Amino acid sequence: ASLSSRSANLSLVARGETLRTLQQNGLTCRKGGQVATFRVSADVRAPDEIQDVILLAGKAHHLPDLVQMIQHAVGPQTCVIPVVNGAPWWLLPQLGIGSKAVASVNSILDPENRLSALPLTSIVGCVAYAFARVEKPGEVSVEGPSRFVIGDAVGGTNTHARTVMGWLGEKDALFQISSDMKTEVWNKLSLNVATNFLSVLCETTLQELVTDAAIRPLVTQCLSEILMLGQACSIEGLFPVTRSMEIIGAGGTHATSMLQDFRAGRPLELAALGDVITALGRHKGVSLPTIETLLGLTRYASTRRNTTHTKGTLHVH
Ligand SMILES: NC(=O)C1=CN([C@@H]2O[C@H](COP(=O)(O)OP(=O)(O)OC[C@H]3O[C@@H](n4cnc5c(N)ncnc54)[C@H](OP(=O)(O)O)[C@@H]3O)[C@@H](O)[C@H]2O)C=CC1
Ligand SMILES: CC(C)(CO)C(=O)C(=O)O
Repeated sequence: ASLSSRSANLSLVARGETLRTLQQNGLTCRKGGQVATFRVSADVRAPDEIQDVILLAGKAHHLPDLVQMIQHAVGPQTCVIPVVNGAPWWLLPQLGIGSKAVASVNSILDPENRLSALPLTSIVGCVAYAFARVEKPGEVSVEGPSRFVIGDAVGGTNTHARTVMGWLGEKDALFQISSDMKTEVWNKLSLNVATNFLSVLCETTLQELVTDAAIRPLVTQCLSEILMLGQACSIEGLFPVTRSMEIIGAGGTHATSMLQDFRAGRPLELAALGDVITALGRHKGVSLPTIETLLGLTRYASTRRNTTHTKGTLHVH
């Protein structure tokens, strides 16, 4: 919605009920008590013309399918920006684990290797700090300020990221450029690993996670483990645990995106936030007992969510 007010020719890719609503009624956004509806062009796939910038805003497990909807619109100069949580596929070759391990960890995120259709030189990495939720198809609410940190996935010159800033502008400081995306991704990943599983298991808010006497030590332990793994991957400038705890607490009464998905019966981002991390831990020889336990319990809860007990019989939907 914010982008549609800029001088860009904007198209959205969507499916099902969301697509129908966008085409018929436009995109409705709620922010700070204000409601605005934007007329947008929407279809099941990207326009045939080569695009300047493509934002891939979906859950990590949506990316391989989403790429198929847009790859025909990627030209030599196109900047593709995956706006996703978790350890992204483009970061794996930068973690010092060797090419065999990269391929093996990558297969967790992208079993059919579809993301390799995007040249790494076209990728602008993005770390999202936002509290947004889909209220119903075609209707999104955003709470508080949002911030998106971007930087070229490879090359280190941020040539593409600067081009993107030229297109998206610096209005509202919505987008910021970083010259160290490895650190940016890992710092955000740490917050997600330390809170998303627990938010589902305890069905609670970010603030509660860092104030409750029983849960706080688990958050701290997850942060220490992911910090150790980041250091083992030679990532510098990572937040100390105390700083991450402050950031989590500042999240207040918000429900994490994983808790929202859990409540809505949608698949959880367990691969990008969990399986990839435990696999990296094994490759680096870093033990992650708390993260592994919480990941296992969250997977159990998400499987069990789809079951009901009636008269002693277990029904699996
Ligand atoms: N929400 C937030 O506040 C934050 C989110 N993030 C991260 O950002 C990323 C995006 O999250 P978010 O926007 O909340 O995700 P949502 O699940 O709310 O939205 C993803 C959208 O992508 C659509 N989609 C998925 N696959 C396809 C496809 N093949 N074709 C067309 N549409 C498709 C889904 O459609 P459908 O509804 O039909 O499934 C859905 O509307 C995630 O990694 C999340 O963890 C990070 C920070 C904050
Ligand atoms: C850190 C947090 C909670 C908000 O940006 C998030 O990324 C999520 O909801 O998954």
